[in-house]
Amino acid sequence: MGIVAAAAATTATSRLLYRYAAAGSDRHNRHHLRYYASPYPLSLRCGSGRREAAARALLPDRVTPFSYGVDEDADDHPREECGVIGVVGDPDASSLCYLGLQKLQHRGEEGAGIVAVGGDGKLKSVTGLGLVADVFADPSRLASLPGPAAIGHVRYSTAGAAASLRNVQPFLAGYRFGQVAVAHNGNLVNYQALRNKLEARGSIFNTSSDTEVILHLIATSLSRPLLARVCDACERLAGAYSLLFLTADKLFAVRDPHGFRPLVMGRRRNGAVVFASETCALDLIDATYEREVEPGEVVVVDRRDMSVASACLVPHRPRRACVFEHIYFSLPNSVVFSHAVHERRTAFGQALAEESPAPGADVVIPVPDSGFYAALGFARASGLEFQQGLIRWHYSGRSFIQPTQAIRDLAVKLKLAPVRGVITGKSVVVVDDSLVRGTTSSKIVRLLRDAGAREVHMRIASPPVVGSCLYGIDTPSEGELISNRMDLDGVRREIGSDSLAFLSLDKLHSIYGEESGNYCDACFSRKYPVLPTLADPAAELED
Ligand SMILES: O=P(O)(O)OC[C@H]1O[C@H](OP(=O)(O)OP(=O)(O)O)[C@H](O)[C@@H]1O
Ligand SMILES: NC(=O)CC[C@H](N)C(=O)O
Ligand code: SF4
Ligand SMILES: [Mg+2]
Repeated sequence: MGIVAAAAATTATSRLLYRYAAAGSDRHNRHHLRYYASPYPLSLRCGSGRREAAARALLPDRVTPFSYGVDEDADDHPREECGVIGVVGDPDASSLCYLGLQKLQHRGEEGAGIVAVGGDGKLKSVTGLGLVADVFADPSRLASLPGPAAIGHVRYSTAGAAASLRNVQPFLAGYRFGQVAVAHNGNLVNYQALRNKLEARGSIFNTSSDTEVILHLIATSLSRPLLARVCDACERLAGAYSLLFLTADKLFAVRDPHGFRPLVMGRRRNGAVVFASETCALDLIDATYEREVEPGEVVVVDRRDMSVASACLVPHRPRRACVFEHIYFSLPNSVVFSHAVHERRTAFGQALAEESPAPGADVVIPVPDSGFYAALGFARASGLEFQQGLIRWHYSGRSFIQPTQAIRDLAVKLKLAPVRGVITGKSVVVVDDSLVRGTTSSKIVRLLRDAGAREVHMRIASPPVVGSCLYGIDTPSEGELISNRMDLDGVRREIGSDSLAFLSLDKLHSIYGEESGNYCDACFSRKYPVLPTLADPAAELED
């Protein structure tokens, strides 16, 4: 029998509460350092076929989250996820993390933090709510983090309150063999089951974040070396995790066996090793990209001799890199999953033009920011003029909590402004990377018509979003996804365009060719590579 566990994910605005429902039990079965020689599979995946079937049966319910009070302007987009950075072997490690975090700011705006190891081997932490520049506005905060190694994090919550300082990472904890800090990008789909079990055994939790269970699993592992403890802990995790751990001597970089989230490794000229979510952070701090941390790999850098070792967390599992990283989340100047993001986006736009051209249109314009390269690809493939027809104003905050609809409409104009000279009297093709709730598209169509566009043809360079993400992206609940509620013509009417087309899933796959099976596309296909697990009360009693 399973019980229904709830993993709360609350932010100040509209947030999700997934009803996780699946089954699973795990065994204490630890063998010291066997991971080098004889890696073996995660025991806490979807469990038996019966359990998996039960979990799948529950899926529609599970991914239909409860919604808290919705602030329609603040939370109407897929919010990004989290970003991590780690530097070891550089006297300015925390300053480099600070700069790198700024470059990763698009991945998380709710909170930021850095943990550094000082010359005395003690780990120190500075965390705060808000943007990186705000958290470290007081120079003494960064100055309090001297030392040769540091890790940093920017957060968009998937589990645990957004507005809580306690949930801001990196988390720093002490266990009987020393201090350890962790920074996590991803989301654990068995977090609540693990937490229930740990709490039943007496663990006391300090946060409401899924990430904290990892520290508890490390502390309670029966293995001795930390590498074995990290492997023990990860063996019990299900879902998405790109992790950085820092101790007095070492930095560990870990990626889950499916490789949902990116994690890359680079090196500075002075030999310092850098890990980051995206290569744009490496570029900023003059680190040369070396390689991805492979799915299921643990890379360990020892700051005392700068030796780098690699271990296999689990044997081969199918890769399931998040295709949305290419579509929307990552910066276009990053290389993610070994692909230049801007090239992928241009290819999506080209493919969209092949599949759904807009004959007779006068001009192609992008929806800034992330629709830029897809629109460029669309214009190239269709031989239409490419123009910047919408200007994005970057000083507006994400949320407009305004008293009336009239004021809210004005606030929308503050963020996006049409360039009349490009639009008036024209048949305009507007290309965006994705359409989620449809809020952006509706507003843009209205703006363009008000600016005198003769026709507005909306083209979306990804398939319709019909599933919520379980792996580290805070997407709206399924009920709020417009393509779940309406067919194509319904969506077109709702946003008010003359025509509307999405890139088909088949076409998206064809762009990746043989590689396409290596990507997660669950938000388009609802084929979830890892299903959530339920706490199993019987197993808890055995424990
Ligand atoms: O259908 P919706 O619910 O409106 O969500 C989709 C929109 O949200 C994203 O843009 P966003 O403005 O968040 O960021 P960007 O500047 O990176 O494009 C995405 O690029 C779409 O434009
Ligand atoms: N988006 C993320 O990667 C979030 C990490 C973690 N699950 C949290 O909520 O803090
Ligand atoms: S469900 Fe969508 S956003 Fe989430 S990991 Fe899969 S492709 Fe990425
Ligand atoms: Mg956008």
